Amino acid sequence: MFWETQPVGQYKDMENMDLLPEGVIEPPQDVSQVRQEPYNLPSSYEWCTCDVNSNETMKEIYNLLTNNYVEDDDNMFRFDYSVEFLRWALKPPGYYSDWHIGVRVKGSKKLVAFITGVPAHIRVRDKVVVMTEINFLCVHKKLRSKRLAPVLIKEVTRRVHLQNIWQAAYTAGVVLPTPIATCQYWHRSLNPKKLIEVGFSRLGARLTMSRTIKLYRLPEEPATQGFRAMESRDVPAVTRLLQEYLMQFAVAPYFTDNDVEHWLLPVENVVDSFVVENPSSHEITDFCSFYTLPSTVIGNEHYSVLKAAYSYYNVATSTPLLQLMNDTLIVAKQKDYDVFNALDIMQNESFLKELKFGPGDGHLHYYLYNYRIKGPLKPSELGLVLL
Ligand SMILES: CCCCCCCCCCCCCC(=O)CSCCNC(=O)CCNC(=O)[C@H](O)C(C)(C)COP(=O)(O)OP(=O)(O)OC[C@H]1O[C@@H](n2cnc3c(N)ncnc32)[C@H](O)[C@@H]1OP(=O)(O)O
Ligand SMILES: CN(C)Cc1n[nH]c2ccc(-c3ccc(F)cc3OCCn3ccnc3)cc12
Repeated sequence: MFWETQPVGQYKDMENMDLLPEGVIEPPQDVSQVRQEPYNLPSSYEWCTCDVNSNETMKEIYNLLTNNYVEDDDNMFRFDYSVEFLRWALKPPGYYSDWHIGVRVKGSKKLVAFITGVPAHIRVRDKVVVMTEINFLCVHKKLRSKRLAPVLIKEVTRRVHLQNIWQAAYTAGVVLPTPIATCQYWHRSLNPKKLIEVGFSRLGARLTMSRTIKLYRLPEEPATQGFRAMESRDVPAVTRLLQEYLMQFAVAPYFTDNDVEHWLLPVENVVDSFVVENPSSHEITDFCSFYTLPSTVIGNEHYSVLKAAYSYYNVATSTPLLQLMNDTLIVAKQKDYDVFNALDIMQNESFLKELKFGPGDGHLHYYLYNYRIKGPLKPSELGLVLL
């Protein structure tokens, strides 16, 4: 079993788990000891480093993912990350282009597999650890179950080690050794008619379509005075607000102004963020944000795409979180999203039911690589959102 060979929490450690200390599992090696040559691929494949600044390469990555990436359990929807979204996700401050790893068929040069890492500062309890966030692991449907994933994982691990980084964070819908937390995702209908048409939702037993539309109707405009889109000038205030807020969670990113500028300034059709500016003091008191991740609707005759917004980071210090999140739903509806998704992490549980979110049909598991924590953590102890 591949994961038994890796420095991650092992099932066999479970009984004396609480005796093992929290922290690094395997001490760092000297970078000069790290394997210099790439891992072996089956003979007809070759490694490539994907240049995310190349439109042609981005189109190849987009096509691989849109046809072969994560589907829901019923294979009705598949994530449809856009090229702009992927560029945003893969080029944060300090990114390494050789952590954008592809596998091509030697002859045709067809891109058939992919895995990425981006650098991040992640605080685990009271320690800030330089990590890589691993994402977009994908093997073409025609090349599944050939043990390509372990090779991709070992290769990205090797390249991360070469930068003297020894820990990672990742999430997955599948259970692997060993989750540090298991979260549930929830959905808030914005366009119930379309959601029922594509089979995402079902008409409630005692509800007609018109009563369902009425149930999810939202006001035309946000209720909060001073609610507006975030701008560059707000970066220092948002960084302070967010850093302070995230301290309450056991695992959370450590965001500098630079990080906030990249991850939270609005990018059209990628990430939207809003602040509440007190009309008299002009103080920034609250913040909310969501990212745009459509899903392909697999095999529906009327619709091909589900437009979904995903709750990102939200901080409420003077507006009630319930009201702030309702304003977020209102803006998402204004921008024609069909559904608004949220995990039960951070303080999200406090608004999910009241704002008419319904539970999703799966879980998202959080993982750390080469770092042990006494756990598992409750979702409300997590302050980290991975794309
Ligand atoms: C210090 C730096 C460290 C950096 C690295 C940190 C670790 C990063 C870890 C990566 C984090 C990614 C995070 C991320 O991207 C977000 S999770 C999304 C993963 N991608 C998808 O689900 C897309 C659709 N599926 C596929 O493309 C394939 O099914 C994949 C590629 C998933 C597996 O390809 P395959 O053709 O179906 O399978 P084989 O090649 O034959 O390999 C089977 C082995 O792969 C293990 N497996 C399966 N799914 C996995 C998953 N999601 N994570 C980790 N491992 C996974 C599984 O346990 C099995 O091992 P075992 O049988 O021995 O148990
Ligand atoms: C996080 N990031 C690593 C992508 C990723 N990988 N695996 C996943 C499994 C679930 C979710 C998820 C996270 C939040 C959410 F509200 C709904 C979700 O999935 C719904 C089911 N689904 C899957 C595809 N289309 C619809 C994301 C992911």
